[in-house]
This record gives sequence, C-alpha cells and structure tokens, in this order.
Amino acid sequence: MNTLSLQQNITRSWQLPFIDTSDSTVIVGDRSLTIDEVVSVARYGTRVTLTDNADVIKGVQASCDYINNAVETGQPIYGVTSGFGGMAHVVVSREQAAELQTNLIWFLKSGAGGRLPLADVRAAMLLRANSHLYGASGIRLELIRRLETFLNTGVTPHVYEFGSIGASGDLVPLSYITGALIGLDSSFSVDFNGKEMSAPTALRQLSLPQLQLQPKEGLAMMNGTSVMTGIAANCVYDARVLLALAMGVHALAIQGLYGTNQSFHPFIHQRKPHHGQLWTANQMFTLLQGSHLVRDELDGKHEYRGQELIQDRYSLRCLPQYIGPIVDGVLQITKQIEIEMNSVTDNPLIDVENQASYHGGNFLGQYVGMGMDHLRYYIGLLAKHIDVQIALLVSPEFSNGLPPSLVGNPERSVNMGLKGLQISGNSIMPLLTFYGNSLADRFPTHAEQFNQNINSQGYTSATLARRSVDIFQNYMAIALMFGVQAVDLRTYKMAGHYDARQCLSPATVELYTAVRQVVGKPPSSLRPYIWNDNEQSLDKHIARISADIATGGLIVQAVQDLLSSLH
Ligand SMILES: N[C@@H](Cc1ccc(C(F)(F)F)cc1)C(=O)O
Repeated sequence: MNTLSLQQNITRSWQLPFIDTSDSTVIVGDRSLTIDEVVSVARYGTRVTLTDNADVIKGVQASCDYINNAVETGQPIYGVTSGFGGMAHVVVSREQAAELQTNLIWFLKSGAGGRLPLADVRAAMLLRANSHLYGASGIRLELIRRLETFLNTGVTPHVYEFGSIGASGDLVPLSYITGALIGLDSSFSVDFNGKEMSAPTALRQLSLPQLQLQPKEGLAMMNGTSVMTGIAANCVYDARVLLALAMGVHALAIQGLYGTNQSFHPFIHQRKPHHGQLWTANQMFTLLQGSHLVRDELDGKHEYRGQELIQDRYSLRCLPQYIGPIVDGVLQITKQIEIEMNSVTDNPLIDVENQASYHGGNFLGQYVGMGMDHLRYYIGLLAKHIDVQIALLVSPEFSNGLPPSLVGNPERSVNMGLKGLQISGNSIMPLLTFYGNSLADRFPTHAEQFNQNINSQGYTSATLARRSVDIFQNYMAIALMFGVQAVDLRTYKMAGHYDARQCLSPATVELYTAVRQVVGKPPSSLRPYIWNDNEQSLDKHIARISADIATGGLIVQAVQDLLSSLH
C-alpha cells in the first residue's frame, strides 16, 4: 500500500457531511453517554445539545471563578500558576498565566504519521465536552459550546495518528483540537464537511471569533483521555458487531457441516454457568432452532455414524466454552470504556463546593490501554476459531461430505472452489492474532524528565484496535462467504436443491439473505452462491461485504437481535 492510499484509509470517514440527518439529539452533560450515542454522533452526524441543567452550567462557571480567583491571589496551582510536568517547580506569574496556556498548544504541536479518521476525532470532541461539563475543569462554557458547534456543523480538526503516550492524557492530539477550536493559527487545519481548510478560515465561515485561552483552559482541554477513549468507543462498537457476526458465521458453519445442536443444550451450560458461556450457548441454541441442516439431538440421543464421529469436533462442540470468556471480556471493556467516557480526565480538578483543587492523575488512560489490548486479543481469538471452521468446511474428511474446497459445479473439472478465498483468509488471520499482542506493558523511555515515568500507551493501543477491527471486517466478509456457500451445498445434499432459505433455521435466514443481496447474487434453487469459478470476482464480494459491515448495512441489521442481547 502506498502512503497515499494508507493515508486515505486512515482518514476514512463514514458519512460526509457530518450534519444532522434526523430529529434525534444526543444530550451532553447528563453523565450518561453511551457507546451507541458516541457512534451516532461520530459517524452519522446526530446533533448534540449541551444539557440545560442549571446546576451543571453553574458548576462550569464556578470552576472558572475558582481559577480566576486563584490566579488573582497568586495561589500555587499546578499548570495554572506553575510550569508543566517535570518543570512544575517553575513559578508562573499572574501576568503570564494566559500565555502559559497558549504556549502549551505550541510546544505540544508535534504529532506524526497519518491522520486519525474523522469519526474518531468527532468522538473525541464529544467526550471532551462531556468531561468538561462536570464543572471540575475550570473551562468556560463558551469553549465547550464551540465543541458542540464544531460537531453540529461538521468541522473536524486534523489530528495525527502518533503523539500520545496515553499518560498525560492525549496532550499532543488534543493540542490540535484546541488550536483549531480557538483558531490559533492557520497551521491548524480542519475538515469542513469534506473540504480542507485552515482553522481560522473555518471560524470565519462560522462567524466565530478567534479566542484567547484563559488560565487553566489549555491544560483543561489537552490534559485528558478523550481521544483514545473516543477511538476506543468506536472500536468497541465495531467489535461488538463483529462478535455478533462471528456467532452468525458459526451458526452457518455448523449448519454447513451438519453439526449437532446437542452441544448447546441448556443442561450442559447450567452446570458451568459463566455469564458469557451461558449467553453463547443460549444464542447458538436459538440460532439453530428449527434448522433442517443440523442433527437434532436435543432429546439426548446420539448414534453411531459410520466413519463420522459420534460427537462433533471441539470447534463446534466447545463453542460456548471458547467464546464465553471473550463475551465476558468484551462486556467488561464496554463497561469500562463507558465509565471513562463519563469521567473527568484532566488535572488539577476543582472541587467547587469545598473551594479546593486537587492534584491527581485521572488523565492516565490505563483502562483504555488495557481494554484495547484485550479487545485486540479477543479479536485474534475469534478469528482463529473462524479459521478452524473454514478448514473443516473445505476438507471432505471433516465436513460430513461437502465437496472439496466447496466447489459448486463438480462437472467443470477446472473448478477449484474457494481455495483462493481460504488462502486469502489464512493471510489475514495470523495478522489478527499478531495484533492481539499487548502494548500497555511495553515501556518507553521515561518521558519528560521522569515526570511521566509510568504511562498507558492507551492512544496507540486504541489506534491499533482500529486497525485490528478494520482487518477483522475483511476477514468476516470471507468467513460469511464460506458460510453461505457451505449451507447451499449442504441444502443440496439434504434436499436436492440449492436454496438454503428453505432449510436454514429461521434465525439465520436473514443473515444468509443479506449476504446474497450485498454481493448481488440472490438465492436460487438451481445454483449455489458460487457455481463456476469464473462467474464472479471474489475480491469484489469481499470488498462489498466488508463495506456493508463497516457502515452498519444489511448484514449488520441481520444480527441486530444478537447485538442487543449482548449485555
Ligand atoms: N498530565 C500532566 C500535565 C502535563 C504534563 C506534561 C506536560 C508537558 F507538555 F510539559 F509535557 C503538559 C501537561 C499533569 O497533570 O500532571
């Protein structure tokens, strides 16, 4: 991939322009933002409105009053009347207190690499506004309102993909958002509904003046976890979709392989009642209900089956035991990211009620760093499991007699079926387990004169999760293609035609049909999905399916029930 296409990939946006398309609004400042809300604002342009709760608005003003008073009376407060980080012993005078904040933007403007996707930057702006509305940060409502305006008018600052160690929050990435927000200089640029321009130009178009930061405001804007948490929120959303789709793929594979439903019998799982295992078994039970393509053995029967095993191989039989801990892990990450999203993540924090301020470290993004490390690890495990099912499907000795490599038309002897597709998938799966390696435990040199001598790497961990999710979407496309072809061929063996809709469980028909529709090959009783090798471009099918997954299309809608039960 050349640099240009990599760059385009990184800046990929969902739906430009990011302006209101529906009547719905996300309220910011009520301390209850959800991942779904972040995604709807970040990707689909849902409007945001700052809360009109008078106590919240009063709290924001009171925190600013506290800071102004502290500066006037010369109180020693970190980053307000002192230097930053390892230079926090430097005393900053009242006269220099504002300049200290603007200067912070300048020396942090040191990002590197490509650009973050616009949707991730939008998520970050939303979360920064949310954090500031707790009234513990000493930042004017006017600045918070500006974040709201940027979101609602589709103005998105350009932010680099490298620069944060996730310790002082995301200092470097947030310096780009802050510089753009106040229109500091024309070297800060934005995307204005698909058009690149300098931040001051964008402000002029919005009829907004350039702003001077006041004491604490630069630190309040930049000292926090909002960018990594925004990226993480988008990734967690995607990972949950992919987990639901993985369940769908397995349900297709089990039917393709003519597996048994007995392994999902509640009796088994109630005797090992981990939450995730129970959820997985229960969902698979429902996904297979009513299928003519499974061995219906719920009554406890099992029979000798000639050369076939009396019970299924592990990747089928132990599916709930394998996926269960992944489900529990994803649920835990979801909870932690939502807490982080609804947190105040800067320092120092102002306790308006008691007229005090506290030096602490809420900007350390360890929950995000470890969460994203784990998320990538779980994605790797899911991909490995799918890879095993595909390997069973293509080998007649393990597939209960499907044609080798799922060849559609055996009469055309040059047909080799899905060999290329499997190889392509095999090139992706190891990458996903590779991305499953952890980052939070890799220690960089002790940053910034040993002040930031422990750090989370949460930002980079989240950008890696973004990459892992993107790759997994492609792999999922391949897996779905295998699932669809397998159930068509199994239908032929069982019923003498290729229209799997008539034999599949009702719960998997929608997914099957969605895939067929997305690739432009409607089901037919005369032919399976892939009949002759030379009748379709498989790469185009992969691209269409993964785009549908990434944009919440038909295929995602087909697993909506599964997704909403994931809690
Ligand atoms: N997160 C730090 C704030 C901080 C630390 C370092 C620097 C820089 F830029 F000098 F490196 C800026 C802000 C703290 O609150 O303690």
